[in-house]
Amino acid sequence: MLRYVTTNPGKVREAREYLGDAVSQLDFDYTEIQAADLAPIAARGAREAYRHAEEPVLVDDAGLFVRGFDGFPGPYSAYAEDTLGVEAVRRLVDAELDDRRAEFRCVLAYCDGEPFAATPDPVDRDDRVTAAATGAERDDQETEPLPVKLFEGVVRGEIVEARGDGGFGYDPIFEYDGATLAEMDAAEKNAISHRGRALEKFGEWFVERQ
Ligand SMILES: O=c1[nH]c(=O)c2ncn([C@@H]3O[C@H](COP(=O)(O)OP(=O)(O)OP(=O)(O)O)[C@@H](O)[C@H]3O)c2[nH]1
Repeated sequence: MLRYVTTNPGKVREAREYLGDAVSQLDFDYTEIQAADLAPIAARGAREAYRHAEEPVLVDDAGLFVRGFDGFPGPYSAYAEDTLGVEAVRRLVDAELDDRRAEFRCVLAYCDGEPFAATPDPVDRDDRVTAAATGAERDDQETEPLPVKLFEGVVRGEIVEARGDGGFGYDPIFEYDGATLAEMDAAEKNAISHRGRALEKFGEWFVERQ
């Protein structure tokens, strides 16, 4: 069984839509380090979660990166949602920016305690992610680093007035191709979303690994 590590049921719903019953939620609040990128946060979280669960884990770290704010709230998206709220983030964009472009990013970090093949993975073409995926970056939890494999997905859109009541988080204020993510059902959102794209890469790779 693959454990999808998150406290957010919305993420699990979307993962199960894609991966089916092969995944179940592990409601584990791993330590989120401070970093400008999602990848090191997810990688460290996957190592901590694997040590905790002792079974294969998939950590999902996501964020909304507003172009005109140099990527803010980015890795701090959950904090901004909890403190300011989604509507205040939208008003901030409205008040401060002419450029409403933003992107959602999702990094999935997989760890099962086993090393990965050293050959370049044809599915995972993002150089930065592939470099991090070797597990060569410092593991601050133990002297022997646990290998972690990373998969990234991105969707580019715009911040708009809230519409729709599906999804979760910033979905109502993020528009892609004329519709907000909250106006899409789970399958429609997965087809274009940051999480869906990362899940697709992971799914193709995971089938080969089994
Ligand atoms: O509109 C959205 N559509 C999405 O598809 C989406 N995915 C994540 N988010 C938001 O971005 C932050 C992630 O923070 P995050 O990765 O730390 O997750 P989290 O704190 O919700 O749970 P956990 O997985 O850490 O336990 C939180 O504010 C989430 O609401 C999304 N918002």
